[in-house]
Amino acid sequence: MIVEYIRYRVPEERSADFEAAYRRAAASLGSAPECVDYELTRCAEEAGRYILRITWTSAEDHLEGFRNGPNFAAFFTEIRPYVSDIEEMRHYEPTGVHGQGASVPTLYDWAGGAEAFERLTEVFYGHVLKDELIGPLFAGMDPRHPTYVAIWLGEVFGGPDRYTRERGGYAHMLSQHIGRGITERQRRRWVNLLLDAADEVGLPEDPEFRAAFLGYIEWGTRLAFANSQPGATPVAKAPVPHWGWGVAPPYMPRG
Ligand code: HEM
Repeated sequence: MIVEYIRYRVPEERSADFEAAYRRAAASLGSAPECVDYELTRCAEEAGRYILRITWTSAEDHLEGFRNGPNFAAFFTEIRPYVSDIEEMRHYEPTGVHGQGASVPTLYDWAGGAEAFERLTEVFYGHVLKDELIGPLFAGMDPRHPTYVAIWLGEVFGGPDRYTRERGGYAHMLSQHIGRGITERQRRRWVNLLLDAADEVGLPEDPEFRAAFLGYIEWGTRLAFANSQPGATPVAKAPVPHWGWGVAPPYMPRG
């Protein structure tokens, strides 16, 4: 992935036309498979300054794929009158320094933090141990297993990285599932009992939280299922995954 920045300085009397042209040109970017995303921003301090950011799948995809492809002609027709207003047009590579601020709460905080996940896994494994289908899989489990899974879930949902620091991270979690031959019925029972426990301990019931929570649980259990099959060759090393709100961010009334 590569990020192209184009800095414009457009005389004030042409800036409304400039923005309108880019609104039309955006359709070509939206149809281009080489384009990941784009945004045109206007300087708040000095009228007429703009920065267009376009993330491309690669510089080559931009320069060869997009420029020689079917979307370029319509794009260029719109923006051609502003080419002479460009001050800088370059590709920038990601440095790895990126992240999010705290304006949106994590799923971990929204759920109620460490205690909420502790309560969840305590009640959940209480049910699991009594279950005829999956209880036997956990008959010999470490008594601290519910706590370990709670700190795993906490880290996944944006809480402290305790599973990584204290329990061996992804590699250890993976090693616990390998070779277990989990069946689809067992996987689904695990999901059902966890959702029952979520209701019982009063995890937030808002649609946004539950959609994100269940999204991870579906993903995670399907991976656990796949990784547990005979002959599976899962990725051996990876960070603990981080799960966010996805397409439905938390509902927060303003005011
Ligand atoms: C999102 C899905 C899942 C998550 C987050 C998860 C999490 C974990 C974690 C963190 C461990 C290691 C605990 C430790 O540090 O010792 C573990 C172990 C284990 N998991 Fe899962 N798991 C998932 C799905 C499943 C499913 C679907 C099954 C089977 C139906 C399963 C069966 C087991 C078993 C049997 C162990 C070993 C327990 C022991 O003997 O201590 N897991 N799981």
